[in-house]
Amino acid sequence: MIDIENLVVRRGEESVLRGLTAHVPEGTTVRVAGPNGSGKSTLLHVIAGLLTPDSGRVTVAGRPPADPAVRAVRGFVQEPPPLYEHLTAQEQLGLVAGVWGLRAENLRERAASLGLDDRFDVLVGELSLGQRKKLGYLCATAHEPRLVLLDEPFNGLDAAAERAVRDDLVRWRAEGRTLIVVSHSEGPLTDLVDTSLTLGAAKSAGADA
Ligand SMILES: Nc1ncnc2c1ncn2[C@@H]1O[C@H](COP(=O)(O)OP(=O)(O)OP(=O)(O)O)[C@@H](O)[C@H]1O
Repeated sequence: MIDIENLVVRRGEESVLRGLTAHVPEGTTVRVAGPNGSGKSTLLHVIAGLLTPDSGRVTVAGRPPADPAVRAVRGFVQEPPPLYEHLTAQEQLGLVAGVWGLRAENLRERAASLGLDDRFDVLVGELSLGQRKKLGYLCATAHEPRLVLLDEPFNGLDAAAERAVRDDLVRWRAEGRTLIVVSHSEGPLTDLVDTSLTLGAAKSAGADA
């Protein structure tokens, strides 16, 4: 599903990823770990096609990550979630449903399991951090993609929402979807992870690779 060869990414003065090579077969759940600043989010941004590497080769389902055909098979749960502040939660979900040709009502059940269904008429800009997180998660995964990238999906969630997200991951994994999860904490991922990818600390320019 994902092939990474000699991936190099520099950000500012820092060399963040230095020749990373990895192969993620379809249906695998990978936990990405490593210290703060080691490039976990950077790696997800590259796989999501939002950041162009300095060198190396990355393909998703055999295509470059930014290829429009890859968009439909991939969902990216970002931290912080990109949302329209001036829309209500329902309008934001409606936009996403429109993009993927989904019925917004079908997302209500998942919203309820996250405890978000009573916040539908509230402006995104007036949601709490945890509520925004839930809405961002729903938007990013509404189309139930074959590849789900998740950046710290459990941070800031209450216990019920954490269970709901974990239940999704269990189901998606059983369905053979590929999950790449950045998580400092192993706890919520117990029994879910097939393999771990641990990144090292970033180095300033000029340091050894
Ligand atoms: N937009 C940016 N511009 C410049 N440098 C950046 C940018 N985003 C991240 N970086 C730098 O890249 C390095 C890796 O950041 P990244 O967010 O990928 O790390 P991380 O492993 O996800 O960290 P954390 O565990 O704190 O979330 C950091 O040193 C950071 O300062």
